[in-house]
This record gives sequence, C-alpha cells and structure tokens, in this order.
Amino acid sequence: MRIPIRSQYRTQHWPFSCSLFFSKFAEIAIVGLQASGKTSLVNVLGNGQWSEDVVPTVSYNLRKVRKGNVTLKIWDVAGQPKFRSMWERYCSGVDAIVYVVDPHDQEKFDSARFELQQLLSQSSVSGVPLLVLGNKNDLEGHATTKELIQSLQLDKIRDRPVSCYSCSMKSQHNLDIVLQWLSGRGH
Ligand SMILES: Nc1nc2c(ncn2[C@@H]2O[C@H](COP(=O)(O)OP(=O)(O)OP(=O)(O)O)[C@@H](O)[C@H]2O)c(=O)[nH]1
Ligand SMILES: [Mg+2]
Repeated sequence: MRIPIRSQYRTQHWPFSCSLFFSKFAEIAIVGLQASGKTSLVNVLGNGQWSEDVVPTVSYNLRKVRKGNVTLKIWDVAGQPKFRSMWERYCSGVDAIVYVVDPHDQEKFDSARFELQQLLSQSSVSGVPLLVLGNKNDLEGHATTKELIQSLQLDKIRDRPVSCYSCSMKSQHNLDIVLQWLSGRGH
C-alpha cells in the first residue's frame, strides 16, 4: 500500500520542484538621458502597454518582471541631469546595464556619449555587461545601429561585453531580441 502513495506524492510535486530548479534571476539597471524611453521599456516588458503619456521618473522605479523561468529585477533610474549622479549607485553589482538612447534626437548624442563614458569609467561598474538600445526606431530619420555605435564610440569599449540593438517600444519592434538578451543574463 505504501509504494503507490509515495509514487503519487512524487508525481504531484515534480512540476513544482522542476520549476524551482530551473528558475533564474537577473538584476538589471536601466539608465540613459531623459525621455529616451526607459520607463516605456519597463512598462512594455511588464504589461505590454505603451503610452504617449508617461510621467518623467523622479529618482527611480523598481519593478519585478517575470518572463518564462526568469525573474528580472529592474531598476528604472531617472534620466534628468539632476539624477544622473545616482546612476552609478544603481548600476554597481547588477547583472547588466541597459543604456537607452533616442536615436531620433541626434543633437543629444554627444551628451549621451559623455554620460555613458562617465558611468563606465567608474570602477564599481567595471565588467558589467552593457546593452545599448536605440529606442523609438518607429520615428523617421532615426540613427541606425551602426551610426549609434559610431556616435557613442561603443567599439572602443573593451572591458565588458557590449550589444546594441535598434528597437521601438511603440511598435514593439525587436522587443523579442531585447527580452532574449535580458533573459540571457539570468543565473
Ligand atoms: N515614438 C515613440 N515614442 C516613444 C517610444 N518609447 C517611448 N516613447 C515616448 O517617449 C516619451 C518619454 O518616455 P519615458 O519612458 O517616460 O522616458 P524615460 O527615459 O523614462 O524618461 P525619464 O524618466 O525622464 O528619464 C513618452 O512620451 C513616451 O511615450 C517609442 O518607441 N516610440
Ligand atoms: Mg522614466
């Protein structure tokens, strides 16, 4: 009699222990100049909702997003000048930094490059993988990925893995590869 009971117990609990065994976690910090679309990225990842009206972030937002077997703990940090000195604090010790750029706003590329280089020069974020997103590629006249790499001098970064994608939170173009990259940071 005892054997069937034990085998039933194992059968019922196998899927639960299986999902625990395979679940992964990644901590991500999202930074970039104001209005580049950081909060929009988190909203679209979290609930698939894009909106034209997003309140500029004050300080930071913390969101947890579960995708498949990966839980992403995401620090969405404000991009206005007065908040940029906080970026380093949120980026140190994370599994990846996502740097969001508006590729349509080419006048801000110098500023975007400067702020990125400032951040990456901090020893506390040394070696942390970097994903640069040229968001808003639905807008006409946006810079290509190649132009973004040149403008931000991403090819000169040697001390960490760097990826760069063009995407749009509005149209959700390339959202799948962004999500794949983020999930790949899970451990
Ligand atoms: N056309 C277009 N607009 C976008 C896209 N993503 C975001 N936006 C718009 O850009 C504006 C700023 O977006 P936010 O997500 O608030 O930008 P942010 O980087 O979080 O800004 P801060 O919190 O101030 O640092 C909003 O009006 C969004 O609707 C996109 O892919 N395409
Ligand atoms: Mg924001």
